[in-house]
Amino acid sequence: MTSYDYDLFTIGAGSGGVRASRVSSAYGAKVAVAEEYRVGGTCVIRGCVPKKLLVYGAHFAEDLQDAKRFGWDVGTPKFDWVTLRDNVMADVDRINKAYTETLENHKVEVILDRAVVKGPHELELASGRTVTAGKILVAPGAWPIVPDVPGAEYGITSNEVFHLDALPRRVVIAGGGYIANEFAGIFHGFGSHVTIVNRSDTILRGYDEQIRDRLLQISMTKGIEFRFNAPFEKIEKLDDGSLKIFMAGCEPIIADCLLFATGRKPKTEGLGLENAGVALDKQGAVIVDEDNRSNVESIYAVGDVTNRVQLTPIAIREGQAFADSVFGKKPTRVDYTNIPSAVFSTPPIAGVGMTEGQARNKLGSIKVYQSDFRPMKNVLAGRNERSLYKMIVDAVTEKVVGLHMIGPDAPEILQAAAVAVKAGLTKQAFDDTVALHPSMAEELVLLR
Ligand SMILES: Cc1cc2nc3c(=O)[nH]c(=O)nc-3n(C[C@H](O)[C@H](O)[C@H](O)COP(=O)(O)OP(=O)(O)OC[C@H]3O[C@@H](n4cnc5c(N)ncnc54)[C@H](O)[C@@H]3O)c2cc1C
Ligand SMILES: NC(=O)c1ccc[n+]([C@@H]2O[C@H](COP(=O)([O-])OP(=O)(O)OC[C@H]3O[C@@H](n4cnc5c(N)ncnc54)[C@H](O)[C@@H]3O)[C@@H](O)[C@H]2O)c1
Repeated sequence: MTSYDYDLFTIGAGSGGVRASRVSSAYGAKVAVAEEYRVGGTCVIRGCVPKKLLVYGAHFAEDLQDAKRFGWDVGTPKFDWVTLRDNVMADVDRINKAYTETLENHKVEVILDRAVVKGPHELELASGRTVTAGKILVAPGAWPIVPDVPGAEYGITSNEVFHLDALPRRVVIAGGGYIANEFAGIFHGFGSHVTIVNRSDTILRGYDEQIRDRLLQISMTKGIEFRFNAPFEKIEKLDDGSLKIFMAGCEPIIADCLLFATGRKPKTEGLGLENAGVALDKQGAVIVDEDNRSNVESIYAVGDVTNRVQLTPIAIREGQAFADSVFGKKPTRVDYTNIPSAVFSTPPIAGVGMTEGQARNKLGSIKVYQSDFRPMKNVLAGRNERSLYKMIVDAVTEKVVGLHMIGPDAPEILQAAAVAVKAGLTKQAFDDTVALHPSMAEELVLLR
């Protein structure tokens, strides 16, 4: 028997790596995890958590405006970016500490250092120390993609956006996906002028078309500007520090901040995986089988680095499945069907299952039910913003195969409704459920 320093060495203490390390250790494995930045990973440190707190912060803009119609005199509200930024960062520190303590309480050795792979069982830390492990789990996440155009270095990514010294007056956001639409709502709420620049004419590819269109229409009504089919040509820095952004097909835009939200690629560059012969795909993702195992027997990978579904709950499930299967003697595979997801735009979008288009292509015969309504709070507030809920039903089995919504609290409502879709319930099961009145969610059981 070869003896190794550790049974498991995990690269990356993010959503997937933390779960896998903690659970493997609980099963009795000797585990170490290397983290080159901060324990918690993207979601906790510079993703889901601080982003959602900024969304809450920005929402006060509309709430304070609407409050007047509900009888409140709130004077002239003033927003202070530095206060919110520092409070959010303090909360991130708190969670970072809690994650570290959880790992240590589970006897996982936390090594704050960069690790690279040297062979199927060998790694090297930036400090120069070499370690060996029976199994290596690659969980380094993904990294923002920045388009290769002159002056791109003047832009920032989601890595930097949480730390801005001051609130920019004019923001250009490149991309039309999750991060672009979420930060458009955030900056607009804080009072910045926002322009989204996208190279195609579609935002949020993969979401239901009508729901995306509704977000676009609401965002434009709010004053967020869009430039479509506008690939970047160059970015220049002007004498006053502002940026002049040149795109094909439209006039240049002057802005104080350019945020690239143009996708994320697996973080495998310089990771040394070639030293062990680990196969990567064209995007640099580790190719794994259903059990998260690479082509090298001792090397596994979970989370964004595998480029399957870039969401935290999926990375966590993959980490758990790895630990259960490899150290817990409980072979487990992640079920990738009916994954609910949300865009924390203003208002938010949430969806589960097939979109109308996908269902038509796959099933042929479908029924679509929808409710297009103005939430009662918006009516009294005089806010002309309508919600849209769509239910996609298989016409043969009557099962609900998709639910898609845009409107206040859509992610909160959808999480509960996703249980019904996952369980394969029919439209009749929704109809049989008594409405909870008055709520927005009741629209789901009143669809005719
Ligand atoms: C702005 C933003 C908002 C997001 N919002 C949401 C959301 O609302 N909901 C959602 O579900 N998902 C969201 N995501 C996606 C989510 O953050 C990721 O899917 C998730 O964090 C992936 O987990 P992971 O374990 O694969 O990697 P990560 O959480 O990225 O963790 C990887 C860790 O590995 C470390 N690392 C990398 N290389 C090395 C090395 N060589 N040595 C040591 N350490 C290394 C990194 O520093 C990092 O801490 C968001 C992402 C971003 C960028
Ligand atoms: N709420 C959430 O769950 C959430 C929030 C943020 C991020 N995430 C995860 O992080 C991932 C990365 O987010 P993202 O918004 O960066 O990626 P994304 O894949 O959602 O969107 C990328 C966008 O950038 C556009 N684009 C690509 N190259 C471009 C270029 N050169 N110029 C202009 N536009 C360009 C694409 O057309 C697309 O609209 C997401 O795929 C998602 O899985 C999830």
